[in-house]
Amino acid sequence: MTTSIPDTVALATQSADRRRSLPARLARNPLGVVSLGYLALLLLVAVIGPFVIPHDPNAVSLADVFAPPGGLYPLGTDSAGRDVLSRLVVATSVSLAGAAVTVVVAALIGIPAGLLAGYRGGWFDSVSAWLAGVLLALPAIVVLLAVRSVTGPSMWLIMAIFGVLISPSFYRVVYGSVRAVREELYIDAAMVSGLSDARIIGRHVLSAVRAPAILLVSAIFAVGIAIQATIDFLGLGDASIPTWGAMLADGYYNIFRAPLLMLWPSLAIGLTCVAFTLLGAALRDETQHVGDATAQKRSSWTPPAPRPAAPIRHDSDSSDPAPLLEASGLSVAYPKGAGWTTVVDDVSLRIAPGEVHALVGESGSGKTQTAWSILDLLPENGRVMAGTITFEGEDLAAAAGAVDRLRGRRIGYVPQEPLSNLDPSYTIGHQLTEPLRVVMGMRRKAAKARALELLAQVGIPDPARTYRSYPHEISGGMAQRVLIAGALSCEPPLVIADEPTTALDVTVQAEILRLLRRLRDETGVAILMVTHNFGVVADIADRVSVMRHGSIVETGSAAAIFADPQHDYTRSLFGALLTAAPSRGALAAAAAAHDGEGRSA
Ligand SMILES: Nc1ncnc2c1ncn2[C@@H]1O[C@H](COP(=O)(O)OP(=O)(O)OP(=O)(O)O)[C@@H](O)[C@H]1O
Repeated sequence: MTTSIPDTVALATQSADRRRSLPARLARNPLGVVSLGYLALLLLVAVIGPFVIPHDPNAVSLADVFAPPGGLYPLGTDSAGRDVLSRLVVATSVSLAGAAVTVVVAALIGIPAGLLAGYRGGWFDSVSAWLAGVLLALPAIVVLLAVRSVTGPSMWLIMAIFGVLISPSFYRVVYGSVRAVREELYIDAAMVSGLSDARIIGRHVLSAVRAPAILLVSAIFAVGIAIQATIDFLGLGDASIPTWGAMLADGYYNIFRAPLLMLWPSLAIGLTCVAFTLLGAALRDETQHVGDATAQKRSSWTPPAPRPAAPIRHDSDSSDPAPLLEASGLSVAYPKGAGWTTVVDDVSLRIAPGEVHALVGESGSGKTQTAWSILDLLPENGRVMAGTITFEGEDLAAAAGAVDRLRGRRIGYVPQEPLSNLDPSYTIGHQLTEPLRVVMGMRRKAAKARALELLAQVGIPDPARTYRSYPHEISGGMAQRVLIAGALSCEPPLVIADEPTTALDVTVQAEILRLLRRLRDETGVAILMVTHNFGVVADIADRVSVMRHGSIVETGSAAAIFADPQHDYTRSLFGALLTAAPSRGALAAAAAAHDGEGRSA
């Protein structure tokens, strides 16, 4: 369902923006103009300067020691009578070239390694991640001092080794970008279509890596200049080459006799580092600019046309007592091109206290998006475009942060994949007690007692042992029980369970459904159950809403919908249930058999 309003003016402006090259966009950015202007001037000085300088930068003249600025020496002379201007110009070339060596070495190592590790994974990923960690852990300046003592004062070698030490920065940035883009379906599609790895990397992956890599180049240039200046300032550089760091040291030692000697190299180092940093900021702004412009120029959302027919209702719920949760006319959309794709369209739901309401539909019908919009957990680019959500009479849209306040306190959430929703580094006990202590303000001992009580309540046979266990030590079914315990820990009136049995085998599914039913009966919690399985609906739901293509097509009590499904789609889901899914009887039988085994074990 795509909502896309042609707005030729907006689209024309947007594509013009996109067509403009990065340098052209930088030329329109004030930070970009200032920093690029300065750096262009510096480059000019570095390239042409050494050929037009008035003096030999290393020519010592004892007669002219500490000569003031003016005459033959526009910026004066240093402690050995050498011309400061000539040295400053040559030092500019040396400093830029030294930093360039660092950037090139770091990029040559870090970018291919990040590309390969991110794209292929496997042993290369493990080894390179380990190496990157080791390099980052080494204190760069100490290593460089050690290298200097072994190899002598070779500025180029030291800057190259610094490039190796800083290459993990490129590696990590590129690796992260590649991993993100590697998950995209279009990469899978390119692979399936038979494109070679080199072609996929060249065509799809490099474009994602370009912007962060360019940003890093300017940052590493600045760091390279600072490191080089530090080494020369400490007197560890090559004394035969004029550098900003060596000039700074000379000025520092003679600060009382000729204070101006410090000024020129300080200005050069400071301004150059600032210019590279500002250029990085401008590049960041401009590489994001296209996205921002797209967002600004995107046409406003309008409901998709034609809108689906109103859902078939089996009973009127307007006469029900005050609902616990009421969503009305909810629509969710994602940006797509210049418009929006609507994934939830005009959905209305009412959930009474203590009711199990199943939201059922095939994959991609919008169930999870509906649940996430209620929980305010939509991904960053997803937006609730229309509708209201009221919980316990409070309009959640009206009060900023209302859902944040309710989530985990008044609304519990049971996610789809139990094991991947538990942190492998912490025990189950820690993960259960932390929210009790932080959110509910319980003391450590009380939180532990409550966690053990919850584990017993969700049917875990040895709560104390599970409490001490790490997630890898428990089964998927146990993990799901733990997550249900977590969702119930604050005694919420509503739990939203997103396919809580999908990742589990049939026997465990039946146990979890029985557990949810029992908990509902014992605690009176209402459950919004997101599922694609009508077997689950038959097993647990009081009311059902059938979703298709983002809309609810049929809604009513489970009994009425099972007795008399009206919509063709509902009937087809029943058909699938009868041919594919295990029946409630089968689930119950499997559970009973499992219980029997458990008892006899
Ligand atoms: N981040 C996103 N950007 C754009 N579209 C999205 C995004 N996330 C989900 N969608 C789209 O929203 C639609 C509904 O997805 P949703 O996850 O709600 O389906 P579902 O009914 O819960 O199915 P499943 O059980 O497979 O998760 C799908 O067409 C999906 O492609």
